[in-house]
Amino acid sequence: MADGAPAPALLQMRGVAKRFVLHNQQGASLSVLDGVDLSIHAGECVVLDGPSGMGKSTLLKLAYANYRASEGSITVRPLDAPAVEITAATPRELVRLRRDTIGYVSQFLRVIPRVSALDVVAEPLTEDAGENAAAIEAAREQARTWLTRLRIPERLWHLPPATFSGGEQQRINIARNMIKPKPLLLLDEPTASLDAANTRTVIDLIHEAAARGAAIVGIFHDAEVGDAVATRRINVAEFRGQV
Ligand SMILES: Nc1ncnc2c1ncn2[C@@H]1O[C@H](COP(=O)(O)OP(=O)(O)OP(=O)(O)O)[C@@H](O)[C@H]1O
Repeated sequence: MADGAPAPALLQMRGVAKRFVLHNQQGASLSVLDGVDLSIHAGECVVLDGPSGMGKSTLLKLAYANYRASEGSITVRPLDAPAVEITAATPRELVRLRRDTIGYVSQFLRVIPRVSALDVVAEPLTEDAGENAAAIEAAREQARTWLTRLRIPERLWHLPPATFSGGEQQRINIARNMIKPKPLLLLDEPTASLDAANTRTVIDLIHEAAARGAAIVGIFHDAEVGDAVATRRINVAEFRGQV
């Protein structure tokens, strides 16, 4: 990059629209987002505001390619590779982006049957470790550190998280998404089921991620959490299409 040139955004949306086709209503179309233009840079934590149903979660799901944009361009820039246009990415490219570049924390943990909490948390690192026993043990050691920091009692570490409480599952999800530092973090109510102490820890983790240069976009119904982490706020109502 030339001296003085602005750093390219880690996430960029240009002219993005999302319409849902409602198959149970004779194919009627529900326009949720329209004309979304935004650029998120390293070190930013952009908080999405707006009333319920405005499309905040939809915007994050578009960035994670859970939903496909009806119009527009969405690019995500990996650390050491050119930006990827995710509206046109292949499934293989999306898998790689999710593995190395985009973290997504929702309120819900996708539970993997029979895999212990420790291994669920370690998995993003053990995947990269291949057959290297020392790297696998280092990944497990890091997972123990994360489980401790997020106050998961040690008696739960070797159990699958399927039966854990909502708050415990949410903390496993956070640990799993934070153990491997990714350039872009999408956070959909990451503190929704957490007590005050764990909420404070998650605020610290978000600050630490921004300090290492991650770009973060988040939804926080708890206004105090949003205020504590936001470097910028966007009201999604400004991207509202005509219903
Ligand atoms: N898969 C889908 N199919 C049809 N409609 C959907 C789908 N996903 C979201 N919607 C609709 O899009 C609108 C926006 O939903 P979204 O979950 O993005 O809102 P939100 O701003 O995150 O709301 P909240 O603050 O209540 O979580 C809602 O009217 C919702 O019903």
